[in-house]
Amino acid sequence: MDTIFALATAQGRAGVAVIRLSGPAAFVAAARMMDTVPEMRGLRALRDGKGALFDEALVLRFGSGKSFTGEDVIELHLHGSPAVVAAVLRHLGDDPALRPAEAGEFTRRALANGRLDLAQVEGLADLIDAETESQRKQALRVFSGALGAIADSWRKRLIRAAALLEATIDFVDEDVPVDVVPEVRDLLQGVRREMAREAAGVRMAERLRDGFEVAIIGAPNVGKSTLLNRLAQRDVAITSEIAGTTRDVIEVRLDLDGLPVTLLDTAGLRDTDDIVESLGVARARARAEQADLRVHMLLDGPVPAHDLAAGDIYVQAKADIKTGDGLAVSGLSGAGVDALVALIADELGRRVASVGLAMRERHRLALLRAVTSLDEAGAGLDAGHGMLDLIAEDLRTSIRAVDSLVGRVDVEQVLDEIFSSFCIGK
Ligand SMILES: Nc1nc2c(c(=O)[nH]1)N(C=O)[C@@H](CNc1ccc(C(=O)N[C@@H](CCC(=O)O)C(=O)O)cc1)CN2
Ligand SMILES: Nc1nc2c(ncn2[C@@H]2O[C@H](COP(=O)(O)OP(=O)(O)OP(=O)(O)O)[C@@H](O)[C@H]2O)c(=O)[nH]1
Ligand SMILES: [Mg+2]
Repeated sequence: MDTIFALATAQGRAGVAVIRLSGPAAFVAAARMMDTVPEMRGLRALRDGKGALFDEALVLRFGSGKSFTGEDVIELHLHGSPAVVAAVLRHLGDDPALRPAEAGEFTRRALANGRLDLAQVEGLADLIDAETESQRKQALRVFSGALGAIADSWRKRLIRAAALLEATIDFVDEDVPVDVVPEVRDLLQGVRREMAREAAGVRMAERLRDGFEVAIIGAPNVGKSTLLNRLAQRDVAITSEIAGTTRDVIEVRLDLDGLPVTLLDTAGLRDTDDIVESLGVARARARAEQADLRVHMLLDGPVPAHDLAAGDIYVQAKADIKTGDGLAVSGLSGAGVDALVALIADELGRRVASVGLAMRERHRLALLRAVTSLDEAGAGLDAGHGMLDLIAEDLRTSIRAVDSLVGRVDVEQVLDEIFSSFCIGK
């Protein structure tokens, strides 16, 4: 096994920077920089082969089986100077016993050594990417092993169902001691219901991970860009009294009450002979249609009731100079903006509530495979043809799909995809 090293903290100037080494040669490689194998924790002078000082570092040693990776690990907590980090990394790179880590390689070793299961690895990736509270909380649930726990429960119940059937098979042509079918049916239905609920939550879980899109749309000049700037609390979009100012879709990422939101400002919707503007209008319509929510800004005329199920919110624009019914908003004065934010956060929060523990398309596909096999097993039970061995085989197929959720089977093929999104040093 190679011994790998990488900067574990972000690039650039910082208070402290951590370089991590993991693998069988970690201790001796560290010892070469400080003359002795380091103790568990100590402040040490790090030197090159000629005795020139790199830095005074806090050095931590973790024995194998007692580290993040499950291997021997050394952490060098350096002064966070780009020059110090570069000098130490160059020195480590010159050590033939070491090589730089690939993206996600530390975590990959943690997985290989059973320190984490596959779902936890995905949760860890989401945790590192989390930018808002809702993302952090959700990622932490998965990282803590909650998906593995529910998969365990499904596996146990399906194994029990299969065992009941197998026991019956052994009694073929004899008196079956009890009719196991009702219990098997109960087990399958319960598991199926939970799996289907998890699978149904994946679409929303992906929105929670990647961010919700909220599009501001309406006629030219109603104040869309002014509202965007107010919500972003900075001057992102050009505003002017000329109708048709915004052409491209302008995106701003926001933390809206802990929810990740990409706000879209769009070209004012109208028929126009201006070719560039009409291209902008087409883009506006297309992006708004795809968005999770649309804030329709209306200047004159009736303001319809919100249709939250369809994702449509309607507001009276320029509420400082215009009156109308419905939610009155002014990007210029700020009136009604808090109420609009609350409405958006409320609706998105309601949607997030449907998110379970399955977070990815990979999970959804595994769950669908598992559910399909359960349905086949259920159909076999309904048919009552007594081909219990076929039904038991369906259950085993379902169990294999459950196992693939946490990486007990089919690991290799998903690993590269998962780890390619990790940063070096994780
Ligand atoms: N400095 C540092 N902080 C970090 C990490 C790290 O690798 N280094 N982590 C990286 O993601 C997270 C913590 N993950 C870790 C998980 C297990 C062990 C570990 O060595 N566990 C031993 C007990 C060690 C002890 O108590 O002294 C064990 O489980 O036996 C260390 C870090 C967050 N903070
Ligand atoms: N009184 C008042 N004026 C506003 C308000 N919002 C925007 N305006 C003014 O209305 C004009 C148009 O504002 P924009 O934000 O550029 O409008 P828009 O909807 O983005 O326009 P297009 O990009 O052309 O579609 C500017 O002169 C703004 O200062 C508002 O709430 N009240
Ligand atoms: Mg605009």
